[in-house]
Amino acid sequence: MMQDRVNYFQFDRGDWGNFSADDHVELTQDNLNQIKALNDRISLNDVSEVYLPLVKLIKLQYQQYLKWQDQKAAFLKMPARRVPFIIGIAGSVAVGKSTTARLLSLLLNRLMPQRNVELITTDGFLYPTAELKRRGILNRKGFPESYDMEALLTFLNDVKAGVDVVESPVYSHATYDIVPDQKQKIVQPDVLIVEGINTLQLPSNQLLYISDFFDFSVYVDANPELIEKWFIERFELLLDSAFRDPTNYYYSYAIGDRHQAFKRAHKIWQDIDLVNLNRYILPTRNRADVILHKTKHHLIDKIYLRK
Ligand SMILES: Nc1ncnc2c1ncn2[C@@H]1O[C@H](COP(=O)(O)OP(=O)(O)OP(=O)(O)O)[C@@H](O)[C@H]1O
Ligand SMILES: CC(C)(CO)[C@@H](O)C(=O)NCCC(=O)O
Repeated sequence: MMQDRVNYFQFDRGDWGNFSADDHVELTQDNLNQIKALNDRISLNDVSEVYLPLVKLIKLQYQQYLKWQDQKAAFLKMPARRVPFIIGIAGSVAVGKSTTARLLSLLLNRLMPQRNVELITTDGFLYPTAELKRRGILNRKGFPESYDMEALLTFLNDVKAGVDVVESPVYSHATYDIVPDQKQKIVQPDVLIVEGINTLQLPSNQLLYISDFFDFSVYVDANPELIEKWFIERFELLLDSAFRDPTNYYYSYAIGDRHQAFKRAHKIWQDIDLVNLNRYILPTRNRADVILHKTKHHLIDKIYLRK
């Protein structure tokens, strides 16, 4: 069997951090405040030693991509047009994909202020709870069959085709469901970041691979025992914000027996999200261009770059 991560350069964070030393992108206090507002536990060392070199690498690939799009258009004697560059972020439930995605979006905006960087999550393409129930797969939420992959493919295809306004459905962790009648509008992005557990997955019965739409991909990786801890910590945050809101999915947990609530959260992790990780998410790790490996406290200790 082919060894895992055989086709990657591996770097410790110290070595990786050197790659941005030559032309340093300074972050202003304002940028740092924005980053802290995004997630107050984020390590600013990670930002400068891991994420800044990463966004510089992505910028290089993006410039290459723009050149290639122009050359292609010239070759085909077609007018040049904006073809959005799409970045996929994959990894387990609760590993920190959305935090990574928002951080990349913020830093790419900082590095390329004239470019429009947009961000969506594939959570929006989950079937609504009622539909999951109808299909009898409520306990398989997050598994490949729980997403409307055709809608996601159409969405990505429309973005690449340059459709003026493309709409994505919206998912809420608070209601644990798709938000009815709400859409996120994506208007002519230069760069679109798509974050979700299924971004590197193979289709079950479609003709297209969603990963074919990605021009760059990142997998956020960590030991499942750590991810479980982060899952439980996030559960606690969700509980604490649910107290005063009976419409919140976590309300009954929040006002009920706390010990029972945590027992249930552990069970959800073991029976659903961990199974999903092992069966459907982890096998896609080796398709990513970059793997960010995290240790305790979300600190990134190793970076893998596809050769
Ligand atoms: N770099 C980080 N530093 C500190 N805490 C983090 C970091 N990234 C994520 N977290 C915390 O870990 C938990 C999970 O993060 P997040 O919600 O970003 O995960 P996710 O992978 O997007 O999950 P899901 O797929 O379920 O939406 C959250 O409580 C978040 O605050
Ligand atoms: C919405 C997903 C699928 C992915 O973000 C996940 O957070 C989820 O809800 N999983 C189902 C099991 C659970 O409640 O964690």
